[in-house]
Amino acid sequence: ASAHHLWPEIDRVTMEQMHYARMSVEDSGGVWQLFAEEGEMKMYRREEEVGGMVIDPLRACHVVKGVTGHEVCEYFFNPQYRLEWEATVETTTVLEKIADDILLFLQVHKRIWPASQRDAVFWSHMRHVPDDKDQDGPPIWVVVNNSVDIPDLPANTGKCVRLLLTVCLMCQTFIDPPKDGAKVTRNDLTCKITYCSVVNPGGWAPPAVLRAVYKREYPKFLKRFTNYVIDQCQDKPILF
Ligand SMILES: CCCCCc1ccc(-c2ccc(S(=O)(=O)CCO)cc2)cc1[C@H]1C[C@H]1c1ccccn1
Repeated sequence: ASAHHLWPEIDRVTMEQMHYARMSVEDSGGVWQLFAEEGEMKMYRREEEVGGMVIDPLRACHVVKGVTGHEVCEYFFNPQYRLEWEATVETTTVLEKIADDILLFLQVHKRIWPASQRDAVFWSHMRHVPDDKDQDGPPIWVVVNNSVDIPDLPANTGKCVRLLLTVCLMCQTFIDPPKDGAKVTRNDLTCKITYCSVVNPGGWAPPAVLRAVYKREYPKFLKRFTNYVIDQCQDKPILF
């Protein structure tokens, strides 16, 4: 992957997003506005506009029992599962396999009335790093999706408005050691998920419409995805 012309950007943005996601876990106060809460899932946003367009950064924290961060990131990254949990995606295409853990996607999203349909071109990178808070514990797994301009697919030529996104799904895994050295089972697993996203909708959309869509779609999206992973993993061996 290091030979690919996008590698320097992919490496830099991935580390930046991981740092941002980890910092945001701490700063639960201040600027973030809690806008949705369902059980263990808490969703925050900041109201920001660029050029009159809503690009509210979003941060979600969720705690899921019975899966590892590796499993959550695998089901998020791997295109073969995408349409099973992504309800707002019409088509997803891998344009290039940059490496085993780096894919270039073209994604066409379902039209959300009254706005025009969106598409997105982004690289997706899955990576794990040691958890510096628990060196000999499970590593932190992360998937970063980041929009990229590719000449072969110029924006806004077809029916879709090209949206820009930067997304980071970061997962920390906690294992409650079972009594007297018994085998670790899924009941001993807890996965702490931090999902950060900034979506620039591309063309103009009424701020009130966008914020209503975000408020409705993001909680649904994260709940559906995490329930899908729990369901897929429950009768499979644990992937640490
Ligand atoms: C007028 C609406 C314009 C923007 C609509 C839109 C498009 C894509 C996305 C989006 C794009 C990527 C990701 S992901 O996490 O990288 C996974 C890969 O699919 C996630 C969400 C978001 C939204 C915003 C609605 C909001 C919304 C939120 C969760 C689901 C659907 N829609």
